[in-house]
Amino acid sequence: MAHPTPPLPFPTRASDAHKGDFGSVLLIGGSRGMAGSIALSSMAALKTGSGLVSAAVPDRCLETVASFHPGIMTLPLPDTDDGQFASSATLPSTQSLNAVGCGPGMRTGAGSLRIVEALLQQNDCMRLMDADAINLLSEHQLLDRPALPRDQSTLVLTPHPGELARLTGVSAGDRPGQIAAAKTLVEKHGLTIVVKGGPTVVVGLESAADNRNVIEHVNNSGNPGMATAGSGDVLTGIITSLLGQGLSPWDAARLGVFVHGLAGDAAAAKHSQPGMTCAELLQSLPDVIHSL
Ligand SMILES: NC(=O)C1=CN([C@@H]2O[C@H](COP(=O)(O)OP(=O)(O)OC[C@H]3O[C@@H](n4cnc5c(N)ncnc54)[C@H](OP(=O)(O)O)[C@@H]3O)[C@@H](O)[C@H]2O)[C@@H](O)CC1
Ligand SMILES: Nc1ncnc2c1ncn2[C@@H]1O[C@H](COP(=O)(O)OP(=O)(O)O)[C@@H](O)[C@H]1O
Ligand SMILES: [Mg+2]
Repeated sequence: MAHPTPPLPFPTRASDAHKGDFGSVLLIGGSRGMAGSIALSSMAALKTGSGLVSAAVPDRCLETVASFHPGIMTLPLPDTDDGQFASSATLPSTQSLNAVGCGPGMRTGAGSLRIVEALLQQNDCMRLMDADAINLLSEHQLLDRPALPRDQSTLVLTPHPGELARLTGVSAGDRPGQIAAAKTLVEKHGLTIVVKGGPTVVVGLESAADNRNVIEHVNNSGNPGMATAGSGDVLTGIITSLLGQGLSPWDAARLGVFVHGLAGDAAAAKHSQPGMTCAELLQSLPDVIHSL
Protein backbone atom coordinates (compact mmCIF):
# COMPACT_ATOMS: atom_id res chain seq x y z
CA MET A 1 0.00 0.00 0.00
CA ALA A 2 1.30 3.48 -0.84
CA HIS A 3 2.23 5.53 2.16
CA PRO A 4 2.40 9.29 2.70
CA THR A 5 5.44 11.10 1.31
CA PRO A 6 8.36 11.56 3.73
CA PRO A 7 9.39 15.17 4.41
CA LEU A 8 12.96 14.29 3.36
CA PRO A 9 14.79 11.12 2.30
CA PHE A 10 16.13 8.70 4.91
CA PRO A 11 19.98 8.86 5.06
CA THR A 12 21.61 6.42 2.62
CA ARG A 13 24.88 4.49 3.06
CA ALA A 14 28.01 4.57 0.91
CA SER A 15 29.39 1.09 0.11
CA ASP A 16 32.61 1.81 2.05
CA ALA A 17 30.83 3.28 5.07
CA HIS A 18 31.75 2.21 8.60
CA LYS A 19 29.88 2.50 11.88
CA GLY A 20 31.70 5.70 12.79
CA ASP A 21 29.91 7.37 9.88
CA PHE A 22 26.51 6.85 11.47
CA GLY A 23 26.99 8.47 14.81
CA SER A 24 27.70 7.56 18.37
CA VAL A 25 24.70 8.40 20.53
CA LEU A 26 24.05 8.27 24.26
CA LEU A 27 20.62 7.76 25.82
CA ILE A 28 20.34 8.84 29.46
CA GLY A 29 17.47 7.78 31.67
CA GLY A 30 15.66 4.86 33.24
CA SER A 31 15.18 4.09 36.90
CA ARG A 32 14.19 1.02 38.90
CA GLY A 33 10.67 0.21 37.64
CA MET A 34 11.14 2.20 34.41
CA ALA A 35 14.22 0.56 32.91
CA GLY A 36 12.15 -0.39 29.86
CA SER A 37 11.76 3.23 28.79
CA ILE A 38 15.44 3.92 28.12
CA ALA A 39 15.91 0.42 26.67
CA LEU A 40 13.16 1.23 24.15
CA SER A 41 14.87 4.51 23.22
CA SER A 42 18.23 2.74 22.83
CA MET A 43 16.80 -0.05 20.67
CA ALA A 44 14.99 2.49 18.50
CA ALA A 45 18.29 4.33 17.97
CA LEU A 46 19.96 1.07 16.88
CA LYS A 47 17.07 0.19 14.56
CA THR A 48 17.15 3.59 12.85
CA GLY A 49 20.80 3.40 11.93
CA SER A 50 23.01 4.71 14.75
CA GLY A 51 26.51 3.27 14.51
CA LEU A 52 27.05 3.07 18.27
CA VAL A 53 24.43 3.28 21.00
CA SER A 54 25.18 3.63 24.70
CA ALA A 55 22.73 3.95 27.57
CA ALA A 56 23.73 5.75 30.77
CA VAL A 57 21.49 4.33 33.48
CA PRO A 58 21.31 4.07 37.27
CA ASP A 59 23.76 1.35 38.30
CA ARG A 60 21.14 -1.11 39.50
CA CYS A 61 19.26 -0.94 36.17
CA LEU A 62 22.32 -1.82 34.09
CA GLU A 63 21.78 -5.56 33.67
CA THR A 64 18.12 -5.06 32.86
CA VAL A 65 18.78 -2.46 30.16
CA ALA A 66 21.77 -4.37 28.73
CA SER A 67 19.73 -7.56 28.43
CA PHE A 68 17.15 -6.05 26.09
CA HIS A 69 19.57 -5.97 23.11
CA PRO A 70 23.18 -7.12 22.81
CA GLY A 71 24.00 -4.10 20.64
CA ILE A 72 23.42 -1.64 23.47
CA MET A 73 26.48 -0.59 25.47
CA THR A 74 25.70 0.43 29.03
CA LEU A 75 27.27 2.98 31.32
CA PRO A 76 26.40 2.76 35.03
CA LEU A 77 25.96 6.01 36.96
CA PRO A 78 25.72 6.27 40.77
CA ASP A 79 22.21 5.60 42.02
CA THR A 80 20.02 5.94 45.10
CA ASP A 81 18.52 3.06 47.08
CA ASP A 82 15.28 3.44 45.15
CA GLY A 83 17.11 3.14 41.82
CA GLN A 84 17.29 6.61 40.32
CA PHE A 85 20.35 8.77 39.59
CA ALA A 86 22.09 9.83 42.81
CA SER A 87 23.18 13.42 43.37
CA SER A 88 26.78 12.29 42.74
CA ALA A 89 25.87 11.24 39.17
CA THR A 90 27.44 13.46 36.52
CA LEU A 91 26.83 13.90 32.82
CA PRO A 92 29.26 11.62 30.91
CA SER A 93 31.63 13.45 28.55
CA THR A 94 29.88 14.43 25.33
CA GLN A 95 33.14 14.98 23.46
CA SER A 96 33.09 11.82 21.35
CA LEU A 97 29.31 11.75 20.98
CA ASN A 98 27.26 12.93 18.01
CA ALA A 99 23.99 13.22 19.95
CA VAL A 100 22.51 12.73 23.41
CA GLY A 101 18.88 11.88 24.26
CA CYS A 102 17.82 12.33 27.87
CA GLY A 103 14.75 11.85 30.02
CA PRO A 104 12.68 8.69 29.52
CA GLY A 105 11.92 6.96 32.81
CA MET A 106 14.53 9.05 34.62
CA ARG A 107 12.43 10.52 37.43
CA THR A 108 13.20 13.99 38.74
CA GLY A 109 15.56 13.57 41.72
CA ALA A 110 18.77 15.45 42.47
CA GLY A 111 20.98 13.37 40.16
CA SER A 112 18.63 13.78 37.21
CA LEU A 113 18.53 17.53 37.84
CA ARG A 114 22.32 17.72 37.84
CA ILE A 115 22.53 15.84 34.54
CA VAL A 116 19.91 18.00 32.84
CA GLU A 117 21.53 21.22 34.09
CA ALA A 118 24.88 20.07 32.69
CA LEU A 119 23.35 18.97 29.39
CA LEU A 120 21.77 22.39 28.89
CA GLN A 121 25.26 23.89 28.92
CA GLN A 122 26.50 21.56 26.13
CA ASN A 123 25.16 23.51 23.18
CA ASP A 124 27.97 22.28 20.92
CA CYS A 125 26.35 18.81 21.04
CA MET A 126 23.05 17.75 19.45
CA ARG A 127 20.64 17.04 22.31
CA LEU A 128 17.09 15.79 22.78
CA MET A 129 15.15 16.15 26.03
CA ASP A 130 11.98 14.16 26.70
CA ALA A 131 9.73 13.17 29.61
CA ASP A 132 11.42 13.76 33.00
CA ALA A 133 14.14 15.96 31.48
CA ILE A 134 11.31 18.26 30.32
CA ASN A 135 9.60 17.94 33.71
CA LEU A 136 12.84 19.18 35.31
CA LEU A 137 12.99 22.15 32.92
CA SER A 138 9.48 23.01 34.14
CA GLU A 139 9.92 22.31 37.85
CA HIS A 140 13.15 24.34 38.15
CA GLN A 141 12.47 26.87 35.36
CA LEU A 142 15.83 25.94 33.85
CA LEU A 143 15.13 27.73 30.55
CA ASP A 144 14.80 31.03 32.44
CA ARG A 145 18.13 30.83 34.25
CA PRO A 146 20.65 33.58 33.40
CA ALA A 147 23.42 30.95 32.99
CA LEU A 148 21.55 29.24 30.10
CA PRO A 149 23.64 29.48 26.91
CA ARG A 150 21.75 31.82 24.58
CA ASP A 151 21.96 29.59 21.54
CA GLN A 152 19.93 26.42 22.06
CA SER A 153 19.56 25.61 18.36
CA THR A 154 21.05 22.14 18.97
CA LEU A 155 18.25 21.22 21.41
CA VAL A 156 15.07 19.30 20.56
CA LEU A 157 12.23 18.90 23.08
CA THR A 158 9.62 16.15 22.60
CA PRO A 159 6.82 16.87 25.11
CA HIS A 160 3.45 15.16 25.17
CA PRO A 161 0.57 17.57 25.94
CA GLY A 162 0.84 16.92 29.71
CA GLU A 163 4.56 17.70 29.72
CA LEU A 164 4.02 20.77 27.54
CA ALA A 165 1.33 22.00 29.93
CA ARG A 166 3.86 21.84 32.78
CA LEU A 167 6.45 23.65 30.68
CA THR A 168 4.24 26.44 29.37
CA GLY A 169 1.27 26.64 31.74
CA VAL A 170 -1.14 26.12 28.80
CA SER A 171 -3.55 23.26 29.49
CA ALA A 172 -3.17 19.99 27.58
CA GLY A 173 -6.67 20.36 26.12
CA ASP A 174 -5.88 23.71 24.46
CA ARG A 175 -4.02 22.46 21.39
CA PRO A 176 -3.83 25.81 19.50
CA GLY A 177 -2.71 27.51 22.74
CA GLN A 178 -0.04 24.85 23.26
CA ILE A 179 1.32 25.26 19.74
CA ALA A 180 1.39 29.05 20.18
CA ALA A 181 3.27 28.66 23.50
CA ALA A 182 5.72 26.26 21.83
CA LYS A 183 6.34 28.88 19.12
CA THR A 184 7.14 31.48 21.77
CA LEU A 185 9.74 29.15 23.33
CA VAL A 186 11.24 28.39 19.92
CA GLU A 187 11.52 32.08 19.09
CA LYS A 188 13.13 32.86 22.44
CA HIS A 189 15.68 30.02 22.59
CA GLY A 190 16.13 28.86 18.99
CA LEU A 191 15.28 25.26 19.88
CA THR A 192 12.99 22.78 18.11
CA ILE A 193 9.83 21.42 19.75
CA VAL A 194 7.95 18.29 18.76
CA VAL A 195 4.40 18.85 20.02
CA LYS A 196 3.23 15.24 20.21
CA GLY A 197 -0.33 14.16 19.48
CA GLY A 198 -2.59 13.17 16.64
CA PRO A 199 -1.23 14.79 14.52
CA THR A 200 2.21 15.71 15.87
CA VAL A 201 3.37 19.22 15.00
CA VAL A 202 7.07 20.14 14.79
CA VAL A 203 7.86 23.77 15.59
CA GLY A 204 11.28 25.23 14.75
CA LEU A 205 13.20 28.14 13.28
CA GLU A 206 13.52 28.65 9.55
CA SER A 207 17.22 29.18 10.05
CA ALA A 208 19.13 28.58 13.25
CA ALA A 209 21.35 31.61 12.62
CA ASP A 210 19.95 35.14 12.80
CA ASN A 211 16.65 34.58 11.05
CA ARG A 212 14.05 34.11 13.81
CA ASN A 213 11.11 33.06 11.61
CA VAL A 214 9.18 30.35 13.45
CA ILE A 215 7.87 27.60 11.18
CA GLU A 216 5.71 24.54 11.78
CA HIS A 217 5.35 21.17 10.12
CA VAL A 218 2.30 18.94 10.59
CA ASN A 219 3.13 15.23 10.45
CA ASN A 220 0.98 13.03 8.22
CA SER A 221 1.60 9.53 9.56
CA GLY A 222 0.51 7.74 12.74
CA ASN A 223 -2.73 6.63 14.41
CA PRO A 224 -4.38 6.43 17.86
CA GLY A 225 -3.02 2.90 18.34
CA MET A 226 0.18 4.73 19.27
CA ALA A 227 -1.47 6.01 22.44
CA THR A 228 0.22 3.18 24.35
CA ALA A 229 2.97 3.16 26.98
CA GLY A 230 6.45 3.46 25.57
CA SER A 231 5.64 4.77 22.11
CA GLY A 232 7.12 8.18 22.97
CA ASP A 233 10.26 6.50 24.30
CA VAL A 234 10.70 4.94 20.85
CA LEU A 235 10.42 8.40 19.25
CA THR A 236 13.17 9.69 21.55
CA GLY A 237 15.54 7.03 20.20
CA ILE A 238 14.61 7.66 16.56
CA ILE A 239 15.17 11.42 16.64
CA THR A 240 18.38 11.08 18.70
CA SER A 241 19.64 8.56 16.15
CA LEU A 242 18.93 10.92 13.23
CA LEU A 243 20.60 13.83 15.05
CA GLY A 244 23.63 11.58 15.53
CA GLN A 245 23.67 10.80 11.80
CA GLY A 246 24.14 14.49 11.06
CA LEU A 247 20.61 15.68 10.34
CA SER A 248 19.71 19.15 11.60
CA PRO A 249 17.26 19.33 14.53
CA TRP A 250 14.50 20.46 12.14
CA ASP A 251 15.13 17.58 9.70
CA ALA A 252 15.70 14.96 12.42
CA ALA A 253 12.46 15.95 14.13
CA ARG A 254 10.35 15.96 10.94
CA LEU A 255 11.78 12.70 9.55
CA GLY A 256 11.74 11.11 13.02
CA VAL A 257 8.05 11.73 13.67
CA PHE A 258 7.24 10.58 10.13
CA VAL A 259 9.10 7.26 10.44
CA HIS A 260 7.68 6.75 13.94
CA GLY A 261 4.13 7.33 12.68
CA LEU A 262 4.69 5.03 9.71
CA ALA A 263 5.94 2.29 12.04
CA GLY A 264 2.80 2.88 14.10
CA ASP A 265 0.65 2.49 10.98
CA ALA A 266 2.43 -0.75 10.04
CA ALA A 267 2.04 -2.11 13.59
CA ALA A 268 -1.67 -1.21 13.64
CA ALA A 269 -2.24 -2.82 10.23
CA LYS A 270 -0.76 -6.09 11.49
CA HIS A 271 -1.82 -6.14 15.14
CA SER A 272 -4.80 -3.68 15.30
CA GLN A 273 -4.79 -0.33 17.07
CA PRO A 274 -5.80 -1.74 20.47
CA GLY A 275 -3.53 -4.76 20.06
CA MET A 276 -0.30 -2.99 19.11
CA THR A 277 2.28 -2.12 21.76
CA CYS A 278 5.59 -0.30 21.81
CA ALA A 279 7.26 -3.64 21.01
CA GLU A 280 5.43 -3.97 17.66
CA LEU A 281 6.14 -0.31 16.94
CA LEU A 282 9.83 -0.97 17.43
CA GLN A 283 9.72 -4.18 15.37
CA SER A 284 8.09 -2.31 12.47
CA LEU A 285 10.92 0.19 12.10
CA PRO A 286 13.20 -1.84 9.78
CA ASP A 287 10.35 -2.62 7.35
CA VAL A 288 9.16 0.97 7.12
CA ILE A 289 12.69 2.26 6.60
CA HIS A 290 13.03 -0.36 3.88
CA SER A 291 9.90 1.00 2.21
CA LEU A 292 11.16 4.60 2.07
N1 LIG B 1 8.10 1.12 30.14
C1 LIG B 1 8.47 2.23 30.82
O1 LIG B 1 9.41 2.21 31.59
C2 LIG B 1 7.71 3.48 30.59
C3 LIG B 1 8.07 4.63 31.29
N2 LIG B 1 7.50 5.83 31.05
C4 LIG B 1 7.98 6.96 31.83
O2 LIG B 1 7.02 7.25 32.81
C5 LIG B 1 7.23 8.56 33.29
C6 LIG B 1 5.91 9.28 33.36
O3 LIG B 1 5.46 9.60 32.05
P1 LIG B 1 3.93 9.59 31.65
O4 LIG B 1 3.86 10.21 30.33
O5 LIG B 1 3.38 8.23 31.79
O6 LIG B 1 3.22 10.45 32.78
P2 LIG B 1 3.09 12.03 32.97
O7 LIG B 1 4.30 12.79 32.53
O8 LIG B 1 2.62 12.29 34.35
O9 LIG B 1 1.93 12.44 31.91
C7 LIG B 1 0.62 12.12 32.14
C8 LIG B 1 -0.12 13.39 32.51
O10 LIG B 1 -0.19 14.23 31.36
C9 LIG B 1 -1.54 14.40 30.97
N3 LIG B 1 -1.80 14.36 29.53
C10 LIG B 1 -2.63 15.13 28.85
N4 LIG B 1 -2.61 14.85 27.56
C11 LIG B 1 -1.77 13.84 27.41
C12 LIG B 1 -1.36 13.10 26.29
N5 LIG B 1 -1.80 13.33 25.05
N6 LIG B 1 -0.47 12.10 26.47
C13 LIG B 1 -0.01 11.82 27.71
N7 LIG B 1 -0.39 12.50 28.82
C14 LIG B 1 -1.26 13.51 28.66
C15 LIG B 1 -2.27 13.28 31.65
O11 LIG B 1 -3.59 13.69 31.77
P3 LIG B 1 -4.80 12.65 31.98
O12 LIG B 1 -4.35 11.31 31.45
O13 LIG B 1 -5.01 12.64 33.42
O14 LIG B 1 -5.89 13.24 31.16
C16 LIG B 1 -1.52 13.12 32.94
O15 LIG B 1 -1.91 14.12 33.88
C17 LIG B 1 8.22 9.22 32.31
O16 LIG B 1 9.52 9.16 32.87
C18 LIG B 1 8.15 8.30 31.13
O17 LIG B 1 9.32 8.34 30.35
C19 LIG B 1 6.50 5.98 30.01
O18 LIG B 1 7.22 6.41 28.88
C20 LIG B 1 5.72 4.70 29.77
C21 LIG B 1 6.62 3.50 29.58
N1 LIG C 1 -4.12 9.72 18.86
C1 LIG C 1 -2.86 9.65 18.42
N2 LIG C 1 -2.59 9.73 17.10
C2 LIG C 1 -1.34 9.65 16.65
N3 LIG C 1 -0.25 9.53 17.46
C3 LIG C 1 -0.47 9.46 18.76
C4 LIG C 1 -1.76 9.50 19.32
N4 LIG C 1 -1.65 9.39 20.67
C5 LIG C 1 -0.34 9.29 20.94
N5 LIG C 1 0.37 9.32 19.80
C6 LIG C 1 1.83 9.29 19.69
O1 LIG C 1 2.38 8.36 20.61
C7 LIG C 1 3.50 8.94 21.30
C8 LIG C 1 3.19 9.01 22.79
O2 LIG C 1 4.25 9.61 23.46
P1 LIG C 1 4.31 9.65 25.05
O3 LIG C 1 3.02 10.12 25.60
O4 LIG C 1 5.54 10.37 25.41
O5 LIG C 1 4.46 8.08 25.37
P2 LIG C 1 5.33 7.30 26.45
O6 LIG C 1 5.90 8.31 27.41
O7 LIG C 1 4.38 6.36 27.10
O8 LIG C 1 6.41 6.60 25.73
C9 LIG C 1 3.74 10.29 20.66
O9 LIG C 1 4.68 10.20 19.63
C10 LIG C 1 2.37 10.65 20.10
O10 LIG C 1 2.44 11.53 19.00
MG1 LIG D 1 6.81 10.07 27.05
